[in-house]
Amino acid sequence: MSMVALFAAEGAEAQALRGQLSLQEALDGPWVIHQGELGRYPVVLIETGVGKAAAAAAVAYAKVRFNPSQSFWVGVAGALNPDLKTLDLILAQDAVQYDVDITAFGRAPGELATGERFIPADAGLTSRVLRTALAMGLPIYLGRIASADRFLAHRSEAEEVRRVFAADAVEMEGAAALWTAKRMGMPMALLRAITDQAGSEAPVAFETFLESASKRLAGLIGQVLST
Ligand SMILES: C[C@H]1O[C@@H](n2cnc3c(N)ncnc32)[C@H](O)[C@@H]1O
Repeated sequence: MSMVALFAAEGAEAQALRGQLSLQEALDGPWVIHQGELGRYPVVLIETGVGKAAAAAAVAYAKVRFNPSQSFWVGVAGALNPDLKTLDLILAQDAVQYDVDITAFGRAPGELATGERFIPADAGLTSRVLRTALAMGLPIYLGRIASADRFLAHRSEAEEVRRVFAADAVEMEGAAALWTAKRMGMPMALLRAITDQAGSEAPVAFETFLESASKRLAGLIGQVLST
């Protein structure tokens, strides 16, 4: 059976996913990597570290080293859409690097030099995650994720990101991960659980809900790979 890659930025997110792996073994490499089995698949789990550069580098490394035929980026996020509540799941239809700014040359905010702006997730994997979550009765939304090298903890800025990009949630890796995966021909879905509302409460809420959000994400991914 073909290899599946799972990516998570933080220790808590990766730890919850590790709880799903059987026959696991730590591998050497420039990231914390565990190999094991999950459901019907051989799996590699890469703890990438936080931020867009770490995300992009880890995705490229994993593609070259393991050549996975499918991949899932899993983690937590702040809500921009007021309909999203704590621990709700947000599945990316697409994602944008909202801190990319070459508007001085007449480009749209978030538009890359390549002309790409809203980077699509893999449609097949995305609908598989959506179907499984709905069958499990989990609260899940399909939408747009905005990523930047910044922990967003100001409500006015959060509203601005929502206004400019029509994004539903904010985090620090997804758009860079999807862009790299797409460029390298590796199908990827991007799944997040809400820990905070990207306002002044965000640092405390993030700490409070990181573990429960990570467990919900890991449970869903376990089910996706088992059905
Ligand atoms: C802080 C870690 O959690 C995610 N994350 C969770 N909440 C937010 C927020 N409000 N702003 C930015 N990133 C967030 C990021 O992706 C990063 O990995």
